[in-house]
Amino acid sequence: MNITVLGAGAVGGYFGSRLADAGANVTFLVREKRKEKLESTGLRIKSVKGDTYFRQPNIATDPSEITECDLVLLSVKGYHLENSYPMIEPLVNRGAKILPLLNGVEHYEILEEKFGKEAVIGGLCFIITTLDQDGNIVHTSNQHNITFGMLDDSHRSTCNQLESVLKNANVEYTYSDEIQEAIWNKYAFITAYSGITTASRLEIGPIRTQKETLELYKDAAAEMKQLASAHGVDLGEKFIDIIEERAFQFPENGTSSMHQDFRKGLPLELDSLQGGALRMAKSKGMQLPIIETIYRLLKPYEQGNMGKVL
Ligand SMILES: NC(=O)C1=CN([C@@H]2O[C@H](COP(=O)(O)OP(=O)(O)OC[C@H]3O[C@@H](n4cnc5c(N)ncnc54)[C@H](OP(=O)(O)O)[C@@H]3O)[C@@H](O)[C@H]2O)C=CC1
Ligand SMILES: CC(C)(CO)C(=O)C(=O)O
Repeated sequence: MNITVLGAGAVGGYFGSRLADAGANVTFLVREKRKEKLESTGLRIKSVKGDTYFRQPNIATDPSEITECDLVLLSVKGYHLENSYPMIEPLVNRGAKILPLLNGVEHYEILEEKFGKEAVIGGLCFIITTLDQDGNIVHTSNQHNITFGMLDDSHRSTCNQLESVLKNANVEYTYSDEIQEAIWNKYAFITAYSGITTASRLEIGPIRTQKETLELYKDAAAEMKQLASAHGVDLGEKFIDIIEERAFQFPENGTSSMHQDFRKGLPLELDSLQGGALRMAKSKGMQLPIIETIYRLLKPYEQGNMGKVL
C-alpha cells in the first residue's frame, strides 16, 4: 500500500514508521525545516513498544514528487488544517483517500466539503507521543491505537487494504463499523481531558485522586455527551463511567497533547477542540458552561508563547 503521511510530527511520524516497518511504501510529506532535520538525523522512534529508526525515510516536500498514493494519513494540528489543503489536493485528485488522525470532529465536514465524501475515511488515534528536543519521536503510553472505518461505501477497499497492513504492524488497530460514534467518543473525551489537564496544569495522576477535580472532568464530559446527542450521536449510558476508567488507565504522569504543547509554549488546538464544541453547541441553541469556562481560561495561551512562564 502506498501511504503518504502529512506531517511527520509526533503522531504521523510514529504511525508512519510503524506502517513502513510493516511493509507499506510510506512517504513523509513535510515542510522544508522538517525535511532538513530528517535528512540529517533520520527518523527515530523511541517507544515503550520498541524503538525503530530510518536513516533515510522517504521524504517529499511537494505532492508532485509522489507518484503513487492510496492513502493520505492526515496528522497535522487542527490549526494547520487549512494550510495542508494544497498538499492533499493533488493526491486526492489522483485517487487517494484521506484518513484524518487529528483530534476534533469539525474537520470531517470541512474535508468532505472540500474533497468530497468519497475521499474522507473516518479515523482517530489513541497514543501519547511527542517530539523531543532533537526531533525524535518519544512514545510513552501503552496505547498506540489507530481506529478507522468507512463513512461511505466507496471506502471499503482502502479500509481493507489498510487493515491488511496494520495486521503486520507494531500498533493496535480497530476497524470500526461505528466510526461516527468512535469519532465523537474520542472528541467528547479529549475535549474534556485536554481542557482539564491544560487548565489545571496537571497530569492525570493528581487529577484522578482529587475527587472534586475528577468530578469536574466527568461533568465536562457529560456536557460533551449532550452535545453529541444534539448532533445525532448517542454515546451510550456508560460513557461517563468509561471516561472515568480511561483517566485511571493512563500512567500517573500521562497527560494530553494540548497540555504537552502548553508546557512547551506551543500554540494550542483550542479552536478545533473546545472552540468547535462551543460553535456546535451554539448551532443547537445549547450552553456548555464548563467547556466555555475552560475555553475562556485557555484563550490567552492559544498562540502559545505564554505557556513557558508557568
Ligand atoms: N501527540 C499525541 O500524543 C496525540 C496527538 N493527537 C492529535 O494528532 C494531531 C497531530 O498532533 P501531533 O502529531 O502531536 O502534532 P505535531 O505538531 O507533533 O505534528 C504535526 C506536524 O504537522 C506538520 N505540518 C503542519 N502543516 C503542514 C503542511 N502543510 N505540510 C506538511 N506538514 C505539515 C508539522 O510540521 P512542521 O514541523 O513543519 O511544523 C508537524 O510536524 C493533533 O490533532 C493532536 O491533537 C491525537 C492523539 C495523541
Ligand atoms: C489523550 C490522548 C493522549 C489519547 O490519545 C490524546 O489523544 C491527546 O492528548 O491528544
